[in-house]
Amino acid sequence: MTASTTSLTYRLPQVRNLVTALPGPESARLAERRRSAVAGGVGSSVPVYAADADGGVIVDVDGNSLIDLGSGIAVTSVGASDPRVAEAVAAQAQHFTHTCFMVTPYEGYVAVAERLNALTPGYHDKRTVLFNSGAEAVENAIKVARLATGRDAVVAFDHAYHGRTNLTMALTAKTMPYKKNFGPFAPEVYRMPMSYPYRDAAAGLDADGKAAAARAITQIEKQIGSDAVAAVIIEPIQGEGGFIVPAPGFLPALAAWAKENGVVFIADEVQTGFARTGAWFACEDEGIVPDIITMAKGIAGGMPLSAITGRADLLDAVHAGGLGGTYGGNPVACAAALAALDTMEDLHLPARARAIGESATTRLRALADEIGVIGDVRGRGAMIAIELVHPGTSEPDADLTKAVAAKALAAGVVILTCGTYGNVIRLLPPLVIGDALLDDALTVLETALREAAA
Ligand SMILES: Cc1ncc(COP(=O)(O)O)c(CNCCCC(=O)O)c1O
Repeated sequence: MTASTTSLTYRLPQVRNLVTALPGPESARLAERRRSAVAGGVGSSVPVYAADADGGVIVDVDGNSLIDLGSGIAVTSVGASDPRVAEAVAAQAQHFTHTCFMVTPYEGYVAVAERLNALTPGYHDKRTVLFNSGAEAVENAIKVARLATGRDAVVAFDHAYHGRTNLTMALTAKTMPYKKNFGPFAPEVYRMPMSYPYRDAAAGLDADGKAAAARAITQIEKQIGSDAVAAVIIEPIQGEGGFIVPAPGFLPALAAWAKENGVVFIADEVQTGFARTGAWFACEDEGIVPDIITMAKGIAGGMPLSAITGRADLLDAVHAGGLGGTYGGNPVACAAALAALDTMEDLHLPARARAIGESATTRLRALADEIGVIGDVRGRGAMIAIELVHPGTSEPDADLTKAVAAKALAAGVVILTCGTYGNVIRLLPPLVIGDALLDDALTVLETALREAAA
């Protein structure tokens, strides 16, 4: 454990404590109201309604205190009510909540851009643009790449996830639930084979990173032509697709090829960014310096903010007014981001993420030796995955995965799943979670895995 969490204080008791069955009566009443108010297409993986949250816990409307291993999908790394963030939000809102940076600009936006230019990989001249969602950041990164190169084609990868807008759906691999019946999708998007070491090995493919990159590059050159490619976009660790960590060498080989061929290398760090993987950005692990990096989720302590930061020559190639949007870089979200970044720095959260990861993977790998349903334990920092399979095979077991998450929830631990095959348990705890609470949550997870596998 890093010293930082021993000095952490919390507003809510950091305990797992169930006082009703889940969902409790108040959540049930809210679910009833929701049915006649909210479109059925919006899903929720947990049937309880939040009333409060702090550190590593979510308290629901019936008073149940649950351990949060999801961070609202990798967002609340500093917790869902970090006092510094809450104070910054309140202070900003008392002055102005919005003027539109494209109309009357304000310092907060510039200050966030300066922080991101300094924090992101590479010491080159950079520029930043702020938006609201990860998909919006991805859309604009592609816009910049196409304008700056004069090329149309964009390369994405198997198992990729980049968002739910039309272009980002085209970039996203999995059809259900993200794409089915929402087409037609944007043209000039091409999908290439990913480095997925666990499944590559199971399929008898060379799981070596350089070999996997060579497979993808050959396919790009034969099917598209390198001179037609505006950008390659990739998540350094794929998130929704299953927390897929490409084999060492894969990303550097792709980045080198992109550089040699005038292709913009876009690292989509919406889920991996801001200390989540044990470094400020996942690209750092293999020394990748992306031409453009997309960011969101952990950036602002839960407030909606996203960003693209990239080479100044690329971003400044865009004509005045070519980038923007009404709410992009909202001042309250910018104030939250500056506070959240201060908290991440002061609490040394990249180091904390590494400590969380070491603790979790050690325990889960030991369990994998004990029960035959764990095909792979992988990830980096506090972005950990358990891929569940039928014993003695690499056949995905999505039903078992659902059962484990349900058992964990029934015991008071919120766990998310993911994966192209729906067979990945993913751990994304708040980076401010204390060791005792994390230990309790892992014990619940281990019990759920043993019971479900029995
Ligand atoms: C790498 C990567 N790029 C882009 C995005 C999109 O970010 P938005 O803020 O959800 O638009 C994500 C969002 N991932 C969670 C999506 C959850 C869901 O919608 O079911 C991501 O992980």
